[in-house]
Amino acid sequence: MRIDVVTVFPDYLRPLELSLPGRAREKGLIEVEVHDLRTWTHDVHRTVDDAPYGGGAGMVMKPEPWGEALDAVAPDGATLVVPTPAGEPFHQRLAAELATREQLVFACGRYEGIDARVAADAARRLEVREVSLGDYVLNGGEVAALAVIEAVVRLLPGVLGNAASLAEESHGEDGLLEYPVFTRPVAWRDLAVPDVLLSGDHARIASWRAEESRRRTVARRPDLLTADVGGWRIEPAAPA
Ligand SMILES: N#Cc1c(-c2ccc3ccn(Cc4cccnc4)c3c2)n[nH]c1N
Repeated sequence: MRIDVVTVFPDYLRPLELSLPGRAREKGLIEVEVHDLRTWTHDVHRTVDDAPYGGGAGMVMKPEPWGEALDAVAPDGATLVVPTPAGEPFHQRLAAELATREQLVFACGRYEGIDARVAADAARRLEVREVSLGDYVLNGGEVAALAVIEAVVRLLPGVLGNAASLAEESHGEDGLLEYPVFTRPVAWRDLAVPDVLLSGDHARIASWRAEESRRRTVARRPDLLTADVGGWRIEPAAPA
């Protein structure tokens, strides 16, 4: 998979050089390139924003630099991911879907957003997915791009050392929240590890974990018990 990110804050994407995405890049499982949107400006001030038509607070990102940037960075048929508060909810099922794509291009906006014609023009030759991390407001798309990239890259074959852990995670196949986890020491600040986990009885342990997942989900995310978006059944991408 190739991932391109276009932003006015390239340094915001430095975490992609670390940990999971960094190791995936070293293994050759993904290619990642971050681009400065101002590369595609042509005025002395390298202008990327202007006042909104119709009035209102803040500034809007101009379409021209974005159009030139996406022409240069996104080949026909690539998937353009546009983080926005107005996007479709990002969740594990969408992460699994994006993990099947050959190239993802992220358009990270700032200010009050990107001129709407940019996504409309891109949709003429790209798959465009406008996504939201959740119902709260960030100052730009970079944090969302980092989250989406991490959620997608970890699903790619060969990236996670222990692929089995994918099967047991929150928002995984069964759509329930993950059970609580414990490790040594067996007693810590007068708090003990549940006896069942020390029993060696794998059937009892599996049953306890399933019940804990259900209990947590009922308490914290009852919506997952009825919604169709918690679980995911799209197979991760086949090896490239
Ligand atoms: N994904 C996602 C997001 C964003 C988000 C993403 C991109 C941009 C580009 C600019 N802003 C600021 C802004 C503020 C208010 C109105 N419109 C835009 C962004 C916020 N906020 N919250 C999320 N879950």
